[in-house]
Amino acid sequence: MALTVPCMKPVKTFQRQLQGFLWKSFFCISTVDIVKVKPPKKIRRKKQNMKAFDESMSWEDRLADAVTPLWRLSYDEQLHIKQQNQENILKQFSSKLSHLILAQQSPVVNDTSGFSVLPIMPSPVRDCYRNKSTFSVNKGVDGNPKTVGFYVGTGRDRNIICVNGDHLLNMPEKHKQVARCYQEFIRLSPLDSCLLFHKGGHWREVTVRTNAKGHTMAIVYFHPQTLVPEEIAIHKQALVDYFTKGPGAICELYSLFFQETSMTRCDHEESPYQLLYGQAHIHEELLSFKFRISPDAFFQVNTAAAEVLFTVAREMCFPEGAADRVGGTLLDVCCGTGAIGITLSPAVEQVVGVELVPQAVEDARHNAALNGVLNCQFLAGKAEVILPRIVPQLSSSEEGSGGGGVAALVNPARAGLHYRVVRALRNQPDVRRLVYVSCKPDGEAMRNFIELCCPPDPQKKLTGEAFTPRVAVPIDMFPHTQHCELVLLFER
Ligand SMILES: C[S@@+](CC[C@H](N)C(=O)[O-])C[C@H]1O[C@@H](n2cnc3c(N)ncnc32)[C@H](O)[C@@H]1O
Repeated sequence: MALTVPCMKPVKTFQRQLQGFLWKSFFCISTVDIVKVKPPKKIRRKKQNMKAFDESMSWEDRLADAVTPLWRLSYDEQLHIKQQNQENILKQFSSKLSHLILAQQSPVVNDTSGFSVLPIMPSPVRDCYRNKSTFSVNKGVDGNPKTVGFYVGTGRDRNIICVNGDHLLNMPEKHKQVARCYQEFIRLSPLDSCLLFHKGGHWREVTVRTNAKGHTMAIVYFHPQTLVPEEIAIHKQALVDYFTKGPGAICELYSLFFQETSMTRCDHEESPYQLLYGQAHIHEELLSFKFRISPDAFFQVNTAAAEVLFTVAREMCFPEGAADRVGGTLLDVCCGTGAIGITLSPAVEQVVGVELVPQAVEDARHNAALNGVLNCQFLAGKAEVILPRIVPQLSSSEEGSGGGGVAALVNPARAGLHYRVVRALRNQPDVRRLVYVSCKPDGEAMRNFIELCCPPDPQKKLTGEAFTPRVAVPIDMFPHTQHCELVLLFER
């Protein structure tokens, strides 16, 4: 199969293209071996020239190499590298699985010899695509401990330098502007920045979220140390004044949140996101659906590429014809604000979403109502607790399922799915199709792929029929970085 990189196409054209690909791969070339492609000489040379840490380089270039390591390459070259990386990862998966099947001398013959890896889908937007950025606070190149930016070096090597990200290609100007203003504000503040929690200081990271309309949400993280609420209130007011009446007013913030926390990261329940100014949410539009986003909720970081991702996911969940209603149940595992489940809801009888972060679940429920979608329910909690309880009760014949079977779409964080989630899905015979969306398929997700496809193992209570990988589509969600999303279809 030719692995040419397609050029950027509008979503509709892409849909037709993908449908063609998927039909071909299901019915004509479903056992094509993964093709190993050698990058052109030019790319190999450039890769060798990219040094990890070079004293002669400017701090800006060092940061760009750390955060956006492919920035020196053309976009076609970037796509080529990512395609190759994904193919190598899938080759490892294929080979691990084949070894396991051979080692266990499994009588079950599972066709894992190869499956189609389709050409990577480019991001419709290449630069300034991030809708969310988190800027750290630490010592800058000049030693100023109130520098807002991104890290060069590591804590382990004790050589962290914070460099501002004004030149980074993936960052929109609005994010950079808020970071610059926040730096000015903390430099004016009598409070210290917090570099190491146990050494004191208060001002920590700032997260900036924007939507297509240009609405901007800033979330400032603050270590309270030993300050009492009345003291903290003075600094919160100074922050509001700076961003509403002071020099920071140029950012035109739509909302300003503040979280007091002595933990690296904590959710709204552990320490509330305090709305200091403006609106409590921003809204984003995706495939003609509207989504409310809370400060604590996950949303795909590149909205235009998320449309591509969700379109591919839809085609994979319902290859019979995504435009038609196919009935049945769609499980949206790790659903965030419900974005995938809601966009796919017209095709099914019901969507059941499961999500850990309570604010995201509230958003998901609100978003279903906002879009007049009545067939989605969203459950709050750990998927590993909820799914073993609900999945055995779902079946094609269940009342309300519409007889269309059960499809699962899983999109976990980097930690992958808990073993109990995989076991619940695998041991429910009515789950015939599973679409796995991963931003790190070479990590924990690989363990999940193996657990889904290995021969039945009564010791591990994996008794259900094994899944077979059918087709994989890489989608470039993060231009200029090494990362991309991988959508993998498993069937049985
Ligand atoms: C990569 S995001 C995907 C979100 C969503 N599918 C989307 O496209 O917007 C992963 C989500 O998994 C959630 N999550 C992490 N661990 C979880 C767990 N144990 N159970 C359920 N959800 C979890 C995170 O809060 C996050 O919202």
